[in-house]
Amino acid sequence: MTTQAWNYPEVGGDLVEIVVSEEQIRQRLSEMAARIDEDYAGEEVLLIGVLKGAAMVMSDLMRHLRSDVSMDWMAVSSYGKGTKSSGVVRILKDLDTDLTGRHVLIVEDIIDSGLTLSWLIENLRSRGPASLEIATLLRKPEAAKVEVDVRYLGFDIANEFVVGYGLDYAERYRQLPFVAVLAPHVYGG
Ligand SMILES: O=P(O)(O)OC[C@H]1O[C@H](OP(=O)(O)OP(=O)(O)O)[C@H](O)[C@@H]1O
Ligand code: HPA
Ligand SMILES: [Mg+2]
Repeated sequence: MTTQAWNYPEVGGDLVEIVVSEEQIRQRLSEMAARIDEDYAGEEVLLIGVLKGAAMVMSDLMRHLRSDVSMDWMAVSSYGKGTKSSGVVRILKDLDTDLTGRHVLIVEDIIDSGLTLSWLIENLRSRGPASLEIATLLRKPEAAKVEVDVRYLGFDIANEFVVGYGLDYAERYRQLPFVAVLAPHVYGG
């Protein structure tokens, strides 16, 4: 068995620095949840998580919510094993739920180029929801190739490849409880 070189909290090795801490994430998600509860008061909300990255955001955000929510998942992939979006979004798993007349809130970990979400918004809009909004923990404004209208935003971050709290590089690092910049030597950058 190999030893992991990224033994946190002493960030080093594969990780350059922590950009959003565990405590910052907790605090911000509870603020976002309070706003969601306010905005959807008296309504049923369908949360749609985008696998796999949004798994942690979904589970931590939804346990703060007091609204009447249900949950479904879609798996799409555009990054594969790299650090750049391929620009081609593929559905790997579709929803189990009919969106007609539903109040839908997409839950994402990150908006980077915006290509995944702009594609997803078009796709879901065509299914006839009563409303369609986005909640994302992270956004990289400098990386935007298309503008995406975000209703609930956690943090704007710099244009660096990050991992942790659901975000991966080649499927690794998702379990970190914080978001950190990945050292370029890991991906040959
Ligand atoms: O704004 P964009 O440039 O499109 O990037 C954002 C998307 O990329 C990542 O997913 P990925 O394709 O890596 O799949 P994963 O969630 O399974 O890691 C991330 O979770 C977002 O869904
Ligand atoms: O910075 C990132 N890290 C991991 N996955 C991602 N998908 C889009 N941007 C990123
Ligand atoms: Mg990924």
